[in-house]
Order: sequence, then C-alpha cells, then structure tokens
Amino acid sequence: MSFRPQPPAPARLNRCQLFGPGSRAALFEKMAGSAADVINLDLEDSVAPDDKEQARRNIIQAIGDIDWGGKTLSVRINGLDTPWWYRDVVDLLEQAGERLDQIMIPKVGNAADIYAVDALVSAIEAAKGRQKRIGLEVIIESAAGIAHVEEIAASSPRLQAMSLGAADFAASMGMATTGIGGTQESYYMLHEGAKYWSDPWHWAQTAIVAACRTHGVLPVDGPFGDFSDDEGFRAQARRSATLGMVGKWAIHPKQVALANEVFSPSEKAVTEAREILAAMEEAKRTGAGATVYKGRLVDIASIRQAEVIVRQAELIGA
Ligand SMILES: CC(C)(COP(=O)(O)OP(=O)(O)OC[C@H]1O[C@@H](n2cnc3c(N)ncnc32)[C@H](O)[C@@H]1OP(=O)(O)O)[C@@H](O)C(=O)NCCC(=O)NCCSC(=O)C[C@H](O)C(=O)O
Ligand SMILES: [Mg+2]
Repeated sequence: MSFRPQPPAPARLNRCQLFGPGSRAALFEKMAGSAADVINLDLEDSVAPDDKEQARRNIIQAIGDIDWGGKTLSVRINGLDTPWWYRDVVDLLEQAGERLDQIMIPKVGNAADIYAVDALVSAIEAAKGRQKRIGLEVIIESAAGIAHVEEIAASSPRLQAMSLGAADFAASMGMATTGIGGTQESYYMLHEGAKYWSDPWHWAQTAIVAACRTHGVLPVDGPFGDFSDDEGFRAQARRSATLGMVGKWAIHPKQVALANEVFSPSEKAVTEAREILAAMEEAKRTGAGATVYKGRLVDIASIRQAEVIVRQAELIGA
C-alpha cells in the first residue's frame, strides 16, 4: 500500500439505480416501491425541452410527498452546456425538502464542472440553512470525461458515485454503434475462422474503477438499453461486478431484480469469504502469513478480498 492509504467508498448499497423521467410523475410511487437502492429522478435526456419546467416542479413536489423509505434519492440535472442546469440546482435546493440526498451531474468533462455545481450547492445550502449536506454523483459519458476521469474522481468531498453512460459515451467517442452497452457485433477477434467477441466498454470501466477506488468513490455501470434481453443485461453486469463496480442502472423496472441479483454476493461466496477469514485467523495464530484453503493459496491479500464480500453481505443484512 502507498503511504497514502486508499480511502473507503461510501458505505451504502448501490446495487441498482432506477431511472424515471421527471415528466412521468405517475411512475414515482412505483419507483419508490421498487427494490432499487438508488432512485434517479431525471431532468435531463428522458425529458423533452418543453417539459423541463413541469418535470422540475413534479420532482420538487414528489421529494417531499412520497415515502422513499431508506433509498438514496438522487435527481439528474441538465448538462452544464444547457440553459436549464442552474435553475435545476437552485429550485431543487431552495424548494425541495431535506429528503433529497444527491444531485447527479451528466456529461462531466473535467474537475471544474463539479467545482461549479459544488460552489452553487454550497452557497444555497448556507443561505437556506439546509441541514443535510447534498452529495454529488457524476456520469462519465464523453471523451473529455474519460480523459480527465482521475481529476473528476478527486474533484469534491461531496462526490459519492461515478457512472459510465454508455450511450453518450459511444456518441462522443464516435463509436460505430447505436447499442447502449453489451456485446457489439463488430467488435471481435478472428482466430482460425471463428469469431471471439471482445468488450468495447472494458477499458472505460477499468479507468473509472481505478479512479473511483483511488479517491473513495462508488464506481457504477450505467444503462443497458435492450430491456427485453435479460441474459445480455446479466452478462454485462457480471463483467462490471468482476471489474469492481458496485451496481448498475435500471432503465426499466424489470432490470432491478437482475442488478440486485448480480451485485449481491451469493450465499456460497459469502460462506467462502468467511471461511477464508477464519483460515487466515488460524494461520496468523500459528505465525503463518499464508495457508491453503480448498487446495489453493490464501494469504494476507486474500483477507482484503474476502473482506470486500463480507462487508457487502453485512450491508445487505445477509
Ligand atoms: C423505457 C420506458 C419508456 C418504458 O415505459 P413503459 O412503456 O411504460 O413500460 P412498460 O409498459 O413495460 O411498463 C411496465 C410497468 O412498469 C411501470 N414502469 C415503467 N417504467 C418505469 C420506471 N422507470 N420505474 C418504475 N416503474 C416503471 C409502468 O408504469 C408499468 O406499470 P403497470 O402499468 O403498473 O404494470 C420507461 O421505463 C422509462 O421511461 N424508463 C426510464 C428512461 C430514463 O429515465 N432514461 C434515462 C436514463 S438512460 C440515459 O440517460 C442514457 C445515459 O445517460 C447514457 O448516455 O448512457
Ligand atoms: Mg447520457
């Protein structure tokens, strides 16, 4: 470990972030009743320009009126290149109640983007005497965002989570696809006449995970567009979980259970992790730094790996 220890990410569940347009207020109660850990009420790309003001009013009212239970409640504001974002922040913080937990900033390109929102949020919190400090989350979904991912992860103590937005990311990078996440037909290796598909999202995901883990931020996989393809969603989510991401967005309620399934450690994984910790306790007692568990090496690094799984299980209450 470096002299500067790795800070822990926020200790809360973030297995699934369920999105819904702020212009469809009839969905809000259903979102609140879902099994998602995080709710994202959207003011950005799922809301048509003519509906922006009504969507903002709907969200402000729903934050106070609806029982959101123990969920993290987040609102995605409009991008900083639009005329709407400052009014989103001002109205939300001046008019919405204390139940709001987080603001999501889309299409961030550098640390200054977060600084701008942080400054506005800080001023309104002080002026209005808001008691709860609002958290921020960001979407990496542009070439500039991924190029500056590390400074973005380090940008503000308010920053809680960072997602990959596959749709805008693909557009900004000029990727030859209209797919939102998942396997891309043309991204394959050819070996002896057989195709082997590769993962075009992998490098961006690992860059996000590394930046987030360095600065104590939760790394999250964004949307999977084809909500009729459960196995495609599972495969994408399993790759993300294997890389260190903690959860995934749901753009339809049927994706919530899939995300919760993938991002909750299985009973078998939790049992193994606890057994590894017990085996290492026993090894330490006898002065050993390594031992054998089920025919394979486990050592002090295995303790840290097992602790990740056990901590997650404890958050879920498993
Ligand atoms: C995708 C949808 C437009 C589909 O809506 P709909 O046609 O109403 O779906 P269904 O008829 O299949 O709905 C079945 C029941 O589920 C309820 N429902 C639908 N959506 C939601 C929801 N989001 N939360 C809770 N409940 C929902 C319906 O009311 C039906 O209920 P019932 O009649 O009682 O059975 C819609 O799902 C939708 O709008 N999804 C969210 C879209 C969104 O927010 N997009 C923005 C995030 S993705 C993005 O921005 C890209 C990203 O930035 C990037 O760049 O990658
Ligand atoms: Mg987007």
